[in-house]
Amino acid sequence: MNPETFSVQTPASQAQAAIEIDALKAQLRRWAHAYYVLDAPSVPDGEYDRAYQRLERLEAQYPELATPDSPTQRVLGSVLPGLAPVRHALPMLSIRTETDTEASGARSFDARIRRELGLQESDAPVEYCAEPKFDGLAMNLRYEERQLVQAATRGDGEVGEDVTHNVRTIRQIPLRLPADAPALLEVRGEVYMRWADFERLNARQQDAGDKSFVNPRNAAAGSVRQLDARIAAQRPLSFFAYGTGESTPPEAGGPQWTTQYALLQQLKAWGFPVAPQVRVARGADELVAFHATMGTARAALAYGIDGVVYKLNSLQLQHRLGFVTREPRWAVAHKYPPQEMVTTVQGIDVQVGRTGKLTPVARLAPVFVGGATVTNATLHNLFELRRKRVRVGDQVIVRRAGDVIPEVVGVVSGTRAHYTPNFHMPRSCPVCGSAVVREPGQTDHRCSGGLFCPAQRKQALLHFASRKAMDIEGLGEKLVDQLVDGGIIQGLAELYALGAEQLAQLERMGEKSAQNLRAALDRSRHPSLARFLYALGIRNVGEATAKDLARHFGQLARVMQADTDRLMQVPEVGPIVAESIHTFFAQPHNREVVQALLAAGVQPQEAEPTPAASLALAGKTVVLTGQLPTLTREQAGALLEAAGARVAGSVSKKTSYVVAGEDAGSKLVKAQALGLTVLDEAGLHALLEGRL
Ligand SMILES: NC(=O)c1ccc[n+]([C@@H]2O[C@H](COP(=O)([O-])OP(=O)(O)OC[C@H]3O[C@@H](n4cnc5c(N)ncnc54)[C@H](O)[C@@H]3O)[C@@H](O)[C@H]2O)c1
Ligand SMILES: [Zn+2]
Repeated sequence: MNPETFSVQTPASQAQAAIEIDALKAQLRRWAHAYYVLDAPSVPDGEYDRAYQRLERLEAQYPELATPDSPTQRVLGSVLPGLAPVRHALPMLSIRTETDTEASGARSFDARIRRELGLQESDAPVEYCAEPKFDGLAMNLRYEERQLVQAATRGDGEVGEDVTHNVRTIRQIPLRLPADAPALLEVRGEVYMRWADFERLNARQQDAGDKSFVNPRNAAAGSVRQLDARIAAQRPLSFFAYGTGESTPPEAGGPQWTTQYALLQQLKAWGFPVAPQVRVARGADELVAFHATMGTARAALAYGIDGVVYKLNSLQLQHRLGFVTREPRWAVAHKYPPQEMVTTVQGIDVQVGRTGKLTPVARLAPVFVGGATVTNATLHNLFELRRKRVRVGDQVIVRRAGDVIPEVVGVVSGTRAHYTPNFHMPRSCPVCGSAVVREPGQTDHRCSGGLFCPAQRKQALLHFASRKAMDIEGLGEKLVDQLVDGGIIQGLAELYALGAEQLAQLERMGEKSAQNLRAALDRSRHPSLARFLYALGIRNVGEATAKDLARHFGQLARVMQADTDRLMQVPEVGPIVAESIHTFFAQPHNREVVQALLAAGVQPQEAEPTPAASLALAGKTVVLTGQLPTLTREQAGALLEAAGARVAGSVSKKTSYVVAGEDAGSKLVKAQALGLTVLDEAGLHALLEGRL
């Protein structure tokens, strides 16, 4: 489907119009079926709306071609086989969408209402109830004798689906009403899914190998229309009330409210969630302001809204205006520019992030979406790309919502005109040429060029300088930016060649701080081997592993030469960690950086290897928690490590001992629950001296 197909040009003849109308109707019916019945839209809403409006325009131009079965004349949707049909006591209608997206939408609505009410220019502004337009699905909740007896979807407006079994599981929907509610009441509102719930659900679906949903509306509709209530009960659904259907008439003691706003406040009092943004707006200006305010607030909302709805506030005047075929005359929906659009993938590029992750990015034919022109959209990783089946030349749906980076949601199916080869991740980093690796079980591809790769340079420098690594005080983010962006240094080793004068010329660096940094650099020249290994930023090598490696091998050269088998002899080093250490040192670039550091005078303190097995606490894992009477946490840890123990941060079944001091918290509780041996400081000394 080419997005330009439904252009504004006028067909040359009535015959041509008839052909286009037929094509549009068929297309809209197909899309509506996928959307309403299968809960799996095949195109973004913007695309559907454009075709719909084109059809409306053609039918207005050639009224003789308009038929009652046209999608413009009826509410689309039908009953899913397996769900019981429900005939609505009062039809559930659609709402007319104002096509002008700018402020004029509100003004033309206000002008029409004033005209239809026969108001003069001198008459007071009309009062409206302005509400967010929630992006979910409409629900009719029927209460008899204040008990929820039935919940039904809109369906075709006349006949909906009975989904009571599922709606009962939505906690936000009251199952019974307070005593002051009328004997008969139908509440109408929107069942929707919050963004966070939607993302969690999709992650769960993916883990279970089930299909994920395109958007929260779909996920909500698909969940509500489950045949099995147990599935719906696991789906986190929410609800906002926005109106009523049939109810006990006022003369029989039914509700007496006079405005839409009062009606909503009453529903709220009876326990229904009502959107906090609902406002009374007087005249077109206040509608325009509401539209603008909500447009700004929209990005930060926990749930999706696709526009706002303006309703005549007076229920009596609403009644006077009544309905046209499928829409009330007294309400209009004013949408926001679509956050999803269709465009073409012109290429797939690979970007390398600060941490070495390779991200495939779709290069797009420019498209205006979510209020900006988008030319690139992320495909996240190779697995996402494959799951979405994106290839160069495809028509894809692009989403840009708020400040979130634009992403490719999926391919518009059936648009691939000819064969295009599948995308493959490059074998070497497009920035530095180092090998690209992916760890087993991981989705991300990474550049293994660590220290060498310009894309990772800043991150590598910051990590190198950090407190637990080389501890170079004063080398922070701002400075690293200047050093790298200014082309002053390219690698780690060049840090040590920086003169104090050179440093003093940098922005926001006085002579004093330049000297301090210079001194910090000099101080860092004799790190422990463990710190040095950790500072290299080898993937999967944290502080603890660095210490294990240092203790086991004693010398840097031995670590660099070790193959994966040798590496796996280090306690706690498994195949994945061994592989990433080996790959790191197998890259000539990385070896060069290490050599350059040594040449620049950095000398890790080396020792004879002490194979852990020969030490008293070899193979033991100890967790420290709370405040010991005399030893600090660091001192206790150092003593334990010197005796061959591994000091871990969290308690598990594998923990050998827990050393607990004053104010020990959850770790102690967990240790006791697991039945582990808990020691105090005296117990720690006993352990170290082999008296335990
Ligand atoms: N992508 C597709 O293939 C596809 C296909 C069919 C329809 N659609 C989309 O569906 C929509 C048209 O469907 P429609 O006829 O159901 O109309 P609609 O969804 O635009 O408007 C009517 C609905 O708005 C909802 N609503 C939300 N907040 C409301 C409020 N405060 N007060 C009253 N109602 C509120 C109700 O559920 C009501 O049924 C369009 O947005 C269209 O893009 C998309
Ligand atoms: Zn690289």
